[in-house]
Amino acid sequence: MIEARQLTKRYGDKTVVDHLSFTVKPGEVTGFLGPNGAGKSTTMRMVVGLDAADEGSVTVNGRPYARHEAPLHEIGSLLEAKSVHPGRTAFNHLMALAYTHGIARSRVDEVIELAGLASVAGQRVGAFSLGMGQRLGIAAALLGDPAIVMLDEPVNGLDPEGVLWVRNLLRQLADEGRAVMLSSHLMSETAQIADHLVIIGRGRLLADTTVDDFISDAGSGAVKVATADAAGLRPLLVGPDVTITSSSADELMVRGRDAREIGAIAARHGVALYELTPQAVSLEEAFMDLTRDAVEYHSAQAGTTRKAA
Ligand SMILES: Nc1ncnc2c1ncn2[C@@H]1O[C@H](COP(=O)(O)OP(=O)(O)OP(=O)(O)O)[C@@H](O)[C@H]1O
Repeated sequence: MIEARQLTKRYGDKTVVDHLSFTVKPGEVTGFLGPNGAGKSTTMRMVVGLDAADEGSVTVNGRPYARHEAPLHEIGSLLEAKSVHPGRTAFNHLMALAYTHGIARSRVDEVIELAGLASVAGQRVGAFSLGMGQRLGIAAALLGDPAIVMLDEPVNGLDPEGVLWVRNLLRQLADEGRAVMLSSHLMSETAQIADHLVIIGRGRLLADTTVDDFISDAGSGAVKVATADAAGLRPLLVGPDVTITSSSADELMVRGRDAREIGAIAARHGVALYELTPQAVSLEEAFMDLTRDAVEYHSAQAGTTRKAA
């Protein structure tokens, strides 16, 4: 378990992590989301003691990281995939880490196999592609068979097969009862992997929710209805807090009634429906809505890609 309480980091007069509290629980994949510069990497660096907090605290299995005698067995992390000695082979890099914790060579072989690196284990890491570097970083994170796995942008640079591999691996690790935390700035990708979401912007907590709740809240609440008798159906659907718009003679967009209600009303009055479709807002749009005010680095088009709900 990772527990952050009022965690705060300042660089000069800029507060990059601002009284952030969240918990990463065993048996779950927690997606840690935020736009560029939101403070995700800084938070993760504080979890493993690479940056010191200015206020608040973060514990790993109940203690600050530095208080663990064999931290690789508590938490495995992938922070900077390229922070590896380029002259070392993948095997030697993992062996060097293994020596620090008395981990057996057989475990090194195991994680090399698990990460799909067997054919390149003897190659120098300096020649690795970004995707191979990510795989090596994940192998290193798993070396100590830790109860917590924390990965910063693990699918960055991976091909589709690699993305699927990470997705399945993280699911498996969580199903084994481990606490898994991964950061990303891609909502839709994270929603496919995670159970829980911690969303931040400008270092502050914006949402702490389940993926299921985030998805259902992202629904626009409108239902598209296609029928041959739009003019006849329209007055039947009217009610308090119901708004109905129409873009063509046989189509209605209804807000304030769900699809089931609309279907039942139409059936009661013998109106045939061709289509009854709840309208979803894309997850990426819902994420952009949530983080819009907290985005530090706007692109020229930011804010213009949102479809009318
Ligand atoms: N060592 C440092 N000195 C000064 N400012 C820093 C330092 N490290 C990070 N920052 C600033 O802190 C803020 C948060 O950075 P951080 O890398 O944690 O964000 P992030 O959410 O991981 O972003 P990204 O998705 O782009 O990786 C940024 O504004 C960054 O410029």
